[in-house]
Amino acid sequence: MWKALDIEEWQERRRSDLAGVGAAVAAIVEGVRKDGDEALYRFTKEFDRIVLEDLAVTPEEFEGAYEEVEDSLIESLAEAEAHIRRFHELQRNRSLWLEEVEPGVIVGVKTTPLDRIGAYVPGGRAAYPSTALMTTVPAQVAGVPEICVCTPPPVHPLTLVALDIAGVDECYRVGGAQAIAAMALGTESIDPVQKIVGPGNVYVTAAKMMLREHAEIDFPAGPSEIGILADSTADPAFVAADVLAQAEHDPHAGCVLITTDAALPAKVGAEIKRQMKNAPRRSIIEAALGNSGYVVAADLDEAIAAMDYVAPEHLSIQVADPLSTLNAVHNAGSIFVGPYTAVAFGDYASGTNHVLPTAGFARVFSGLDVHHFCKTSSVQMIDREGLEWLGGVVETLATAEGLHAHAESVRIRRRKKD
Ligand SMILES: NC(=O)c1ccc[n+]([C@@H]2O[C@H](COP(=O)([O-])OP(=O)(O)OC[C@H]3O[C@@H](n4cnc5c(N)ncnc54)[C@H](O)[C@@H]3O)[C@@H](O)[C@H]2O)c1
Ligand SMILES: N[C@H](CO)Cc1c[nH]c[nH+]1
Ligand SMILES: [Zn+2]
Repeated sequence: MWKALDIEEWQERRRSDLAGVGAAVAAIVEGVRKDGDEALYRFTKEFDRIVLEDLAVTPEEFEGAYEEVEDSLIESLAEAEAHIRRFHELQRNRSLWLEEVEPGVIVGVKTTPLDRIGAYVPGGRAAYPSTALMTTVPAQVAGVPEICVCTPPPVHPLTLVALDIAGVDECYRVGGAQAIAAMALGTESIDPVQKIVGPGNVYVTAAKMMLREHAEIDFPAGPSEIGILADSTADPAFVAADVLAQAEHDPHAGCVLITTDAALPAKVGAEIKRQMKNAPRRSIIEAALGNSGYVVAADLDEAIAAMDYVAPEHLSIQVADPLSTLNAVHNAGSIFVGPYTAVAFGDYASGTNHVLPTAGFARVFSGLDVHHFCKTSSVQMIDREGLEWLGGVVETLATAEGLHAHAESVRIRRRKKD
């Protein structure tokens, strides 16, 4: 189960998991395009085995959810929400900045939130109130006025409490590829959104990628992953615990240990065995361990290069000098530095976002943040003085490109007497 890996083969398999569900997802998308709400009821019956009476969660249900949740849970959620909000407020751009770079030439950037976004909150094999916070709080910090949430039924009361704490009240009980299709294409009950964010299983992730021409997406955020860079100073029990934490999400989850210590993998393997004995989600973990294993590298540079190739969703650094290694790595969704920084801190409460690119996409995408919910417009403002300073350059370049009207649009202004 816990075995040496060929890293290239492993990476290839993670991509093909997504491609493997393409045909099934295309059929679901087509169903929603054709039949709207009726298809959402039909697919929910087929895949979630639930006969829905309606799609939208009512205000009474939001209110009633508090009755079903312990006070200590509500307090923990509220604390996590505050930490997530604080971290994301640090990312917020000024809504407008303008700078005079030369006399009469002002340039700047105006940042505008999107009008309506869709947040997918997973809920198949576990409830994810934490993801309700991770997807909606940054959207709110960005200033998005309409936030639409879809999550599979039965919707856990804690998810509703999380949404309520975040200040979101539009929620539909629909999951999987059908939820993504509904938000991208719109149905009788669900208005289409401009952009869909949030993680999910292979069906959800494949649907997001397929529907990009209708709604922009954050990035592929599929089944969870962890990459661990470790040397002989790493505690095998900590490494094993972090592996199991991500493995318990999904049979498609994947965990990779890359180490300079040839003796470490066996110790971690023994710890995994010991710690998973009484794991409540043992069958999911066993399946995920089938997609997991280790690589022994000749030295730390080789280990870091291999991890950069993997570009894991979560990177845990458990080596003697973790800050130097932090400096050296390039590709990871979120980085957990040092032995005490369990990945679970980022999953729930340090405030960083746990919606992160998987399957090697951390090479090109960043994890979810406030900027995903905004667009920017560059701004320039040129007065008479700036016109004289810069006008000649524009006329020269436009003429060289043979674009006479461009040159003339400046010349006409320069000729005008005030
Ligand atoms: N990358 C990230 O940022 C991140 C963050 C949190 C969670 N996750 C991942 O999110 C995922 C959550 O997965 P989940 O399954 O628990 O919930 P989910 O909500 O993603 O998926 C459940 C839905 O899948 C659909 N489905 C199930 N079987 C199907 C089938 N055979 N055909 C078509 N549709 C089917 C159902 O409609 C169901 O509603 C996990 O993989 C977890 O690791 C990733
Ligand atoms: N590890 C997940 C991201 O892959 C996020 C999460 C939510 N709850 C627990 N963990
Ligand atoms: Zn997790």
